[in-house]
Amino acid sequence: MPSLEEELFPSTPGKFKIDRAHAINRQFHRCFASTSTMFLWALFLIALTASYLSFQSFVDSGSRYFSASWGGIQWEKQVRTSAEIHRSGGLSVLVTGAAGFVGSHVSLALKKRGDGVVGIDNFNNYYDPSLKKSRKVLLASRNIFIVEGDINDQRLLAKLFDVVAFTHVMHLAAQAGVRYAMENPNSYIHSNIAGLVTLLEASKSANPQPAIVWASSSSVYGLNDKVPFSESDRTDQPASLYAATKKAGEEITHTYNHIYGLSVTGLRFFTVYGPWGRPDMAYFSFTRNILQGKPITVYRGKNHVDLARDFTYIDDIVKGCIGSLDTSGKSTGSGGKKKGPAPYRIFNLGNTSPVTVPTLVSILEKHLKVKAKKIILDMPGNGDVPFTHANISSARRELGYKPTTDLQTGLKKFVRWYLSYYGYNHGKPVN
Ligand SMILES: O=C(O)[C@H]1O[C@H](OP(=O)(O)OP(=O)(O)OC[C@H]2O[C@@H](n3ccc(=O)[nH]c3=O)[C@H](O)[C@@H]2O)[C@H](O)[C@@H](O)[C@@H]1O
Repeated sequence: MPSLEEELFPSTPGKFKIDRAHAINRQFHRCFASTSTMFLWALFLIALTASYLSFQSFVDSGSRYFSASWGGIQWEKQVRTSAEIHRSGGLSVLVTGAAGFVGSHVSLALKKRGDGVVGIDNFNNYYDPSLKKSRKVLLASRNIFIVEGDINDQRLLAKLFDVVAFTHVMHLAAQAGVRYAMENPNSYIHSNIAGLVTLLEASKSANPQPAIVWASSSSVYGLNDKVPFSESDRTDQPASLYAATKKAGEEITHTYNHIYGLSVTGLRFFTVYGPWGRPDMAYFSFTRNILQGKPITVYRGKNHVDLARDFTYIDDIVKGCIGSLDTSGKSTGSGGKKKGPAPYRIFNLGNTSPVTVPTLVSILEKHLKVKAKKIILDMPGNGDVPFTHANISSARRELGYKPTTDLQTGLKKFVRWYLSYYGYNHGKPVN
């Protein structure tokens, strides 16, 4: 006697006996003989499909809920441990964009001096997320926990403020890059506007309210031609959507300062570079292309004038960020209500010595010992500005900010890191 399994799945194709098949056929005919029986069957099948589909959607939403990358006792313990302060008078800082370039450096520096640090980062793929993961590993080795999540996630932010009474928020999560704004404008709105507002909402409702230090940009000076750029100069002529969202951020943070008593410090960074930097920036992509023997495009301005930037080394920027946290002053509100005026500050963090892009290239050539294949092009109308130059007297006076690394020295350190991280053949197929 054949087993049930053998009957349903005969081991040899074609073994299914023809007479048995006829018998089954007759049974089916009997079943569907009348139209009413067929109608009932159809109804039954529709009901079955509908209940299957609703069960699937229940399972889907359930699994989305249960597979959220945050929450739970273990997660809360990691957050609390990471936020622990190990020096007297230390800070407890929520660093957004902690797996980013500036965020990872600031987090390490804070942790090193004994402050508590919790990171949050959405690990998006604007540039190679594996670099962000490597930064995360580096931070984890110093006991800094980065929560994987988006600053637009209201519930996550509320939870973080519930678990830790952060004294400060160092807000560095943003959609960066000047020219990419033409390709993906909405990502700038998502991170630099909507994300910022969600973060400020969570901060103003937190009890105690943290002080906010956040990254604006030198790009807010837009098409200004008075140099050096001072904080009191006009900032109403942005040249890119990126710059416009940073300028909007300055206005938005002002309203939260005014209405809710949040202490706010906005930092206008000037083209920050260095080890563990951003692959989308010129110094980084030039290095990659030069090493791979690929051409680089060097833009030049009107009347063939070279473009120039006030390139600022990462360690100097970190000092400016920490100086801002230390001097921020307290937020005055609680439970979403203002109790009195709170500080609202804006500082340039630049190097005060602009360098042209062709000079940047020749410094890289020297450090890499490889000649670049340059393609010189007129600057396209894609959001770029011809030059930047920071006046840093306010930051010097109030934060003790004093940049000490020139471009030669800073790029040498960057190249050393680049070669140790990627090797000489980065991106080149190995034979
Ligand atoms: O500090 C700032 O305000 C801004 O600095 C950089 O923006 P940018 O100065 O444009 O930096 P890069 O993209 O590295 O460009 C530097 C210079 O190289 C030039 N460049 C860039 C790319 C390229 O292929 N060729 C080229 O000549 C640009 O025109 C620019 O003059 C950052 O990307 C922004 O996120 C930041 O806010």
